[in-house]
Amino acid sequence: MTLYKKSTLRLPLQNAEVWYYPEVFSEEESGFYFRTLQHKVLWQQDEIRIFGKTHPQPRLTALYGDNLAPYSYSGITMHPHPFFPELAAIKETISTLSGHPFTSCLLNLYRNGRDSNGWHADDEKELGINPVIASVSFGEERYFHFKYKKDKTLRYKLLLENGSLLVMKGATQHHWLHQIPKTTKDLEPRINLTFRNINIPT
Ligand SMILES: O=C(O)CCC(=O)C(=O)O
Ligand SMILES: [Fe+2]
Repeated sequence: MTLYKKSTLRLPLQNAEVWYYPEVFSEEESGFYFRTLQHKVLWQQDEIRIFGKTHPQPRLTALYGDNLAPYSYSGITMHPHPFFPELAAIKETISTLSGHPFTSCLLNLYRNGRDSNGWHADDEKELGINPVIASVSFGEERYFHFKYKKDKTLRYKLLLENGSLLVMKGATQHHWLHQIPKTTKDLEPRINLTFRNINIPT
C-alpha cells in the first residue's frame, strides 16, 4: 500500500464511532486480492437456525486466526484456519492504518445480489465490551445499512466500494444494528473481510 491520501469520513451516527476510508487499496491491488482470496480461502456454507428451521446461510464464510479461539454466532461455531501470506499482509495494512491489532478475520463471499447478511450487531462476548471491527471490501459494491436499536426509524446507509475500509468502534455495537440487504439487481461477487479481536474463552 502506498501512503493513504484519501479523506476519511466519520459517519453521522449518534452513540457510535464509525469511519469510512475509501480506496485504501488501489484498483490493481483490490483485483489481485479479490482473485487470490476467491481461490485460496477455504469457503464454507453453514446451516443457520431461524425460528426452529434450518436454512443454508445466504453467503459463504470462513474464519482465519492467529490463535485457536472459536467464534460462535447465530448458533454456528467456527474454528479458525491459520493466516496465509496475502491475508496476513492485508491484516498488517489495516492494523497500521487503524492503529489496532487484530487476532482474527471473518470473511464473507456474497456470490450475487441474492446473497446477504441479516440485521445483527457484532456483540458476541468473545469480542469484548467495545469491539473494534475493521471491514474491508473487494469486488462488487454493496449497500451497508445501519439501524438504531432504540428507534428503528433512525437509519443510515452507505455504499461500500472496492478497496475500501469501514471501522466500527466505541459503543457502536451496543446501539446500532447493521446488514447487507439482498437486491434484485444482477450483481457480481463481493468479498468482505472483517478483522476482529477474538479472545480465548476463560
Ligand atoms: O459484508 C459486510 O460488509 C458486513 C459483514 C458483517 O457485518 C459481519 O460479518 O459481521
Ligand atoms: Fe457484522
